[in-house]
Order: sequence, then C-alpha cells, then structure tokens
Amino acid sequence: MEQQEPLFDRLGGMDAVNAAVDIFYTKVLADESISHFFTNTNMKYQAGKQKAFLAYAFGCPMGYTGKSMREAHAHMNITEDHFNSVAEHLVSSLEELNVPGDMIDEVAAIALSTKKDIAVAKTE
Ligand code: HEM
Repeated sequence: MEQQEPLFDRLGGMDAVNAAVDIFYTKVLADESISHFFTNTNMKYQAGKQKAFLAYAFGCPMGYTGKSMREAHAHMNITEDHFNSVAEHLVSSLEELNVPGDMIDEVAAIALSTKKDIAVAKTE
C-alpha cells in the first residue's frame, strides 16, 4: 500500500494549525459550558498552548515536549460532556476551514484517543 504523508502535513502543517487556533479558541471561549476552565489561563502563553493542542490533535510528527495529557488536565474535573464539547468545537473549526471529511475523521479519532486521560470526572 502507498505510504501516506503524515496527517499534520496533509492538513497543511503549521499554517493550518495557526488558522484553526483562532477559530477553535474563539469557539471554546464563547461556550459557557466550558469557558470557565480557561479563566485563570495565562493569555500570554495561550496561543502557544493552543498550537500545541492542535498540533497534538493533528498527530504532529515533531517532538511534543509539553506535559502528558493526563498531567496537563489533572484535578480539573473535566467530564465527558466537557470533553465532547471541546471535540465538537475542534471538528466545526476544521469544517469552517473546509478540511475534507475523511481528514476530520482522523483528527477526531486522535482527539478521542486522549479522552480517557483528560475526562476523568462523571457528568452530573
Ligand atoms: C482533544 C482533547 C485535548 C487535547 C489534545 C488537549 C491538549 C492540551 C495541551 C497540549 C495543553 C498544554 C499542556 C502543557 O501545559 O504543556 C492543554 C492544557 C489545558 N487544557 Fe487541554 N486538551 C484537550 C482537552 C481539553 C478539555 C476538554 C478541556 C476543558 C474543558 C481542556 C482544558 C485545558 C486547560 C484549562 C489547560 C491548561 C491551560 C493553562 O495552562 O492555563 N483541555 N491541553
């Protein structure tokens, strides 16, 4: 079978990540069910964090040096509902950028694979 380029490259590399960051982050902060998680987030570093977030979700091949997903989201009481809302904002951001559906499916699969480490609390 023909070897495919990594998803990160097929999506458009860092340019695609940067475009998606703006849309994704605006959606997350506008969503009152999850925006409170980011109230104490240092805005100066947020762009870098969001890029790391999306590069990670895109299966970025360059070494990720941030915290593990379990460590980064520990003690936040993120529920499965919170997680699903973030995942939906990620998908709809990519849709707005006209990313093809099969690639969005790949991104969603990578995002979902982190759920067990991120969403640890029960939805009320
Ligand atoms: C696909 C799912 C997710 C991925 C790939 C992801 C990725 C990341 C990454 C890479 C970081 C930075 C880690 C570091 O500091 O080195 C981070 C931090 C963070 N994430 Fe997530 N995340 C996901 C889901 C969520 C969800 C569902 C929430 C809450 C609703 C959330 C809230 C946060 C917060 C509040 C921070 C810390 C920001 C700060 O330092 O102030 N994340 N995430």
